[in-house]
Amino acid sequence: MPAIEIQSVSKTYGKFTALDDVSLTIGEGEFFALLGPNGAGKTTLISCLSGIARPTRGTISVMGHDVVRDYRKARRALGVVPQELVFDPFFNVRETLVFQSGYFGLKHNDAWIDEILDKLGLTDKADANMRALSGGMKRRVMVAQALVHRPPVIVLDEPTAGVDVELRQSLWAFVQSLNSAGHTIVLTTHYLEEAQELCGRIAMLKAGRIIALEDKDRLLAREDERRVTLRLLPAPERLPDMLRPLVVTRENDDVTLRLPDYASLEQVLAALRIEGIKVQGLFSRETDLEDIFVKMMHAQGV
Ligand SMILES: Nc1ncnc2c1ncn2[C@@H]1O[C@H](COP(=O)(O)OP(=O)(O)OP(=O)(O)O)[C@@H](O)[C@H]1O
Repeated sequence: MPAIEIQSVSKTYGKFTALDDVSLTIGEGEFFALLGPNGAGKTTLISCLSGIARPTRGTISVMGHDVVRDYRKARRALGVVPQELVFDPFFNVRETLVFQSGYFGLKHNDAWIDEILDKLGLTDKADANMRALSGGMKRRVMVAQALVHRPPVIVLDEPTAGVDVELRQSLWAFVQSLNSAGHTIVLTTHYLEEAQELCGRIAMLKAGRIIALEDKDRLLAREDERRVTLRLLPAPERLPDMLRPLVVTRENDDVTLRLPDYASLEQVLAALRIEGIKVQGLFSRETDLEDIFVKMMHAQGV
C-alpha cells in the first residue's frame, strides 16, 4: 500500500488553476522531495493532502484512507509541519503539545512528548511561553506538534526557511532518523542541496503541473556533464572557435564551459595555448540538482 496516492488532482481558485491534473504515488518509507518555484502549487498540494483545502477534481489517500471520505483516519496518519509559524501565544511549549495531542484524542501522551522535546532540543524550553521563543525554536515546536500522534507519514513544508545552520543540521539528523525508523517523509524546500543530499525521489512542479518525477540519481544522471570555469589571461575578445559552442556563461575574465567529460579539457587547453591565452585559474564541478532545476524550469514547452 502506498503511503500517499494522489490521482488526477486539480485545484482551482475561481479561474486560476493552482494544481493541474497532478498524479503521484509515494511509497511507504520513502524520503520524497516536492520542488518548484514560488507559486508552483506545493503548499496547495499539501493543503489538499491534509484536508485544509479540497481538491476540485481527483482523489488523494494517505495510508489507504481517502482524505475527504475518510478524513479522520487520513489525518491521523499524517503529520504536517506547516510553512508558516502558527501557534497560540498564551500557551507554553508543553501545553501546546498536550493540546495538540487532545486533537487526536490522546490523553496520556507525556512520555512521548518528553521524548520529542528531548530529540528536538526543546526540553529546557518546555515551560517557556510560545511568544517568548526565537523563530528557530518556534520552528522546532512546529515539528514537535506534527509528531505528537506518531504519524507514519510526515510532510515538511519548507521547514528550514530562516533557520540557522546548526538547527538545520540537527533537524535533518532527526528527520533522517525518523525516516530510518520507517516514517515516510515528504519535503518541500528551496534549498536544493538539501533535497539532493536527503531525498531518494523528486517531483518538480511548475505552474501546478508535474514536469519531472524521478529517482534523484537518475535525474542527476540526465545531465551528465561537467562544468569548468577558466580564468583567462589576457581575457580574449574572441574565444577560439572550438570553445564557443561550449560556453555557458562569461563574466569578466571567467569563462564557464560545459564539457561532456574531463578528457575534452585537454582539447580546450590546447586551443587556448595555440592562441596564446593563459589559464590563470580553473574550477570544476559536476552537475547538481540546482542546474537541473533551473534548466527544467526554463525549458520551453512545459
Ligand atoms: N486561497 C487561495 N486563493 C487564491 N489563490 C490561491 C490560494 N492559495 C494559493 N493560491 C495561488 O495558488 C498558486 C500556488 O500557491 P502555493 O502556495 O501552493 O505555491 P507554492 O509552490 O507553495 O509556493 P511557495 O514556494 O512560494 O510556498 C499561487 O499562485 C497562489 O497565489
